[in-house]
Amino acid sequence: MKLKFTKMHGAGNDFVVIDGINQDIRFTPEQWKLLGDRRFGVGADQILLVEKPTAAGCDFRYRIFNADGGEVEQCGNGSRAFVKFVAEKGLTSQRSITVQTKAGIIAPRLEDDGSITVDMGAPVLEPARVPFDAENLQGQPQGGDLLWPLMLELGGAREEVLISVVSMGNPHAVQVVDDVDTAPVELSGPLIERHARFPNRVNAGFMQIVDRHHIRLRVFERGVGETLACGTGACAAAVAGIRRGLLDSPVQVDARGGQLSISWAGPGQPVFLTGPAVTVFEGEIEI
Ligand SMILES: N[C@H](CCC[C@H](N)C(=O)O)C(=O)O
Repeated sequence: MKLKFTKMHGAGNDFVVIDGINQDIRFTPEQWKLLGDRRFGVGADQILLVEKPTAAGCDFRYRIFNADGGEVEQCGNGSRAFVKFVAEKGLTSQRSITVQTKAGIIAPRLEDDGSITVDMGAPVLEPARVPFDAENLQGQPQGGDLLWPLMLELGGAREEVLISVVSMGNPHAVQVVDDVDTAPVELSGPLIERHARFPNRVNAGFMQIVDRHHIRLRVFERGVGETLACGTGACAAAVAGIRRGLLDSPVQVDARGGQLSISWAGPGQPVFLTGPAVTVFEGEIEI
């Protein structure tokens, strides 16, 4: 089929966005992977599919596919691109929409200054629901959070890292580092992503505390690798830092591709993600 798509990004986390309402989209994982391929396809971190909702009370359904072709539960930067896309395509006249995702309902809102704020829902903090297998591990209390020791095999040597585990609908393992520029993201990111204690794999966050309202963050994303920004990763890092008593809401998150802002009033409360969304170009591809 000749597929129409829009290339977008949110703080450098890039997407192929597809109108699945006016196009009949039934792709295999291999086709999703091809769309994300930076040499043989269009190239993106994730592919976002816009559909009619199947849940009552929602305006749209939002499906997310990583560059490896796997469908996932949530994408924070993608939710901002989503609301900009449906507005630009005339699929809605609303500036605030409710969107059905695999992880539940989110509510992105187009602000007057062009930025977008998304109610990402409440974080899930129980390890078993992240999911993280904490069996036979002794969590180390740090403020209101538990830090879990994760053993990594780094080039024959065994190294223990201390992580917080948070789900924003998708799983995150967040650690504090002294300097994100020298953090071993390329080396330990893949080891954490596929660690046996994460049955669904995990996004690995590396957070540098600048001050109580400001962090720098790099994320090795599940199914992609390091991205220039990760919206749910920024949510998870801010939640972990606030729970540990290291941060106070709101938190400015400096990612390599741009700035995000997170606010969270505490357990059981929704996390709000604010940031940019940019339309880069429109395209067509035979797939
Ligand atoms: N790689 C993530 C999905 C995209 C998350 C990220 N791009 C965001 O903005 O939240 C996962 O497998 O859970």
